Amino acid sequence: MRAVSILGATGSVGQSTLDLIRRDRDAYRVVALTGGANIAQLAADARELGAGLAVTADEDRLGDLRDALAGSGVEAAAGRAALNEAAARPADWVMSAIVGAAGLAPGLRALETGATLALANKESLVTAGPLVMAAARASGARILPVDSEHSAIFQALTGEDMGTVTRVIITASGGAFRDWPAERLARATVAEASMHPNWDMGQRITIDSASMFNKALEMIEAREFFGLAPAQIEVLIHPQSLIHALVGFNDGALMAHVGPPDMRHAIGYALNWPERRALPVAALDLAAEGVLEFRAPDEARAPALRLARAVMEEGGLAGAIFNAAKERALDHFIAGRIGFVAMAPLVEEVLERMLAAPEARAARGGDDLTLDRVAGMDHLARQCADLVAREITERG
Ligand SMILES: NC(=O)C1=CN([C@@H]2O[C@H](COP(=O)(O)OP(=O)(O)OC[C@H]3O[C@@H](n4cnc5c(N)ncnc54)[C@H](OP(=O)(O)O)[C@@H]3O)[C@@H](O)[C@H]2O)C=CC1
Ligand SMILES: CC(=O)[C@@H](O)[C@H](O)COP(=O)(O)O
Ligand SMILES: [Mn+2]
Repeated sequence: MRAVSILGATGSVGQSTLDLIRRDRDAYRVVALTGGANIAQLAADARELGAGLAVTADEDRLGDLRDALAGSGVEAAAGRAALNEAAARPADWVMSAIVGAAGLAPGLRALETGATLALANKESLVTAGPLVMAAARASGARILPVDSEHSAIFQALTGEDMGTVTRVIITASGGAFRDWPAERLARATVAEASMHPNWDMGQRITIDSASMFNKALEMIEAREFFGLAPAQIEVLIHPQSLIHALVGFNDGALMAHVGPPDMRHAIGYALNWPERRALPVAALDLAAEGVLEFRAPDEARAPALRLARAVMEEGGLAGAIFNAAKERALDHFIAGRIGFVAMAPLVEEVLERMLAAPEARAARGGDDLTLDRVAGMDHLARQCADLVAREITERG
């Protein structure tokens, strides 16, 4: 029986992970489940699966969680330290599916124990890639990518020599506004940005898909996970989201990973690795699909891609600044304080201001990244982003 923990269990990836675990219930012992505001879901899943521990990130909700778990035998806890403690409980396999930079510290704790980390939380590699990879090396833990494109690259690379890889192509659906004229984007609403054409995901990543910030994060994630040079990473618009990534080799071959837009494939691959087992995903009917389309991204409409390249060239703490500014820009958009097209200029302005700071420049190489330095820079970048958002609002 494998001992598993799911960080971010109440979210989209977390629920898909639990769906797979339920289908093979006797094969798993659930060590810990974590969530945030959704106490009813967290408690129901923890009861049903007999979890040892359930943790909410929100300390104010501990009473509700305790009430919901009364008599179940499931331990209840709350807050950041409790999340880290849950992640550090001995387990064979830990799903990292908290959204945002909040997922970094718990993921590192899990890696320190030597557990296999199934990594959906792309922000961990964007904010602190060298630190995360070093933590895995130090304990001998394995990281398995769960982001669909990175799972696709990982699968295409199986048995291949990295020295023969010339390029990696990450596909992008183009998001909710793929077919909108550029001039309409300034009036895009939160509700419109929250509709993904192909994937059913949490609201934040869905809006990031519309702004192409999701793809920007994924470029950095690919660089950190696979050790690629920035120039080897390409983005290709593919509206059907059936090819998730392609890997190019020195003999001209391109290996494409094709599959339905269902995260249970990538999650299940990481759960069963190194084996392949049957998964409850639909078989693709390519004849019925008929046509797979591809086109180059319009970089004028997607400044996030240019910013990602600048962040990769900069290295060090630039990823932490970029991610923090993006997270706050998204908060401000969702709250209606800034428009959709103001997010990228806000992030660019924060990068410019913060990269001029000596603390950011000092960590350029990435070798001396620590969790404290990343957290400190994240905090400053969020403050800077709030200031820039106020300036944007005042300008009107
Ligand atoms: N959804 C998808 O298909 C994919 C997602 N990813 C990545 O996986 C991660 C999760 O995405 P997704 O499942 O869509 O996100 P969701 O918003 O659906 O779920 C996020 C999870 O994190 C919890 N959470 C939110 N804020 C905090 C916090 N500050 N501290 C601790 N826990 C918190 C939520 O709790 P609660 O809901 O109870 O408040 C929930 O359990 C992201 O990094 C995303 O980029 C990558 C590829 C595909
Ligand atoms: C499922 C997954 O991995 C998402 O990151 C997805 O790729 C988002 O779609 P976009 O291609 O629209 O960003
Ligand atoms: Mn993805």
